[in-house]
Amino acid sequence: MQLAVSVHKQLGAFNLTADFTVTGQRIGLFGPSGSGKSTLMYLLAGLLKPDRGTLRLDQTIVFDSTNRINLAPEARRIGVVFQHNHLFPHMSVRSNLLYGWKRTPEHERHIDPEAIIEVLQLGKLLDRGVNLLSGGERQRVALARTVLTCPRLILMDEPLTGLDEELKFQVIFYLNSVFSQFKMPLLFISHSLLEMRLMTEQILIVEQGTIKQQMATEELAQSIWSTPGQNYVNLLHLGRPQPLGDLWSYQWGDIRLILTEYGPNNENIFELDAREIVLFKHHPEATSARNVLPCRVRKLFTAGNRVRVELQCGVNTLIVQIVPESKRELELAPNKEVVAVIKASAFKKVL
Ligand SMILES: Nc1ncnc2c1ncn2[C@@H]1O[C@H](COP(=O)(O)OP(=O)(O)OP(=O)(O)O)[C@@H](O)[C@H]1O
Repeated sequence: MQLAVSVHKQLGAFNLTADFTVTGQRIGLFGPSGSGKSTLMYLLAGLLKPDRGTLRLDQTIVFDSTNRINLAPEARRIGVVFQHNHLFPHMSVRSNLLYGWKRTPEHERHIDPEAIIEVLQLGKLLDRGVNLLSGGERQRVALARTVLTCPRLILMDEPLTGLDEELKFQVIFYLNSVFSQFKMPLLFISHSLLEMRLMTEQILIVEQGTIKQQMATEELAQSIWSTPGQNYVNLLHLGRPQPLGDLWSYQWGDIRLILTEYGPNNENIFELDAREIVLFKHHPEATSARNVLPCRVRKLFTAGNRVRVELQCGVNTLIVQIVPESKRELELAPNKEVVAVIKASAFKKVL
């Protein structure tokens, strides 16, 4: 998907001037409250009209003030999922799902309702009234309803806010299944860096009504580390585990990791706080920690009283955070071999 935006919009004292072109499947809009993220989304969806400029989605010009083009929201084929979705309260889940699908021109209907019902596990809910659904179920229905309109782009404005932590990750799991299975481009707004890392590949940073920067999501996660109070968290994608006594053994690239936690999926995502990894000069003779990984230092960064060490462990990258005294004692430098030691309980399952 390619989105080319060059628009201006004034709302009271607030001015939005967005000028960017982005190409990719999973894009995030990240920025402080009031910076203009939702405004930009409304302009794209056709729910708000720019004062001037152009908006292009792939080959389609959806807005061009000079040439008086302003496609109606339904003609843009851009789906929107909000934080609070307005499902039709008097209709069942099934009728809500099929509402948009029936109104989508037949030649555009490339998604089978049965397939999305299966991916989002909505089968058991189909005959239920939408008022009898939990928050997470409502979000899944709202997402399925939008996906069934077969849009060329889905906009999601903080769709997970208001859900408790467990539900939030459950919905992210479903979202990931939907977006990888149906290959639908996504523009995702959130205040949470973790949500961004789980949902997007690239990020547009919005500040005071302008797009300040465009970067890979992982690059943002790594750069934010130098901000006091922010710590880097490694996200490890691990496959289905094998039992190992009371523990679980996972393949991580060309390395095996031993964890206390079980991940039931074919792909599980675990968090590993960069501060929880201990570095040794040599392989320790004996240790209670279950993971002892030979690694090589790739890069070192110092910020105040913290040192971030980027390690190459087999084919994987691991970020470790230590204090400057440890860096000196270990005589850390690029290319130096080092041993990373991690307890089996240090990994926390996210998805
Ligand atoms: N109709 C309006 N009239 C005047 N000002 C408005 C209007 N709508 C939005 N604004 C202002 O525009 C600015 C940007 O709002 P917007 O909702 O786009 O920000 P946001 O980045 O999405 O914020 P949040 O993360 O809190 O949702 C805010 O200062 C807001 O108060």
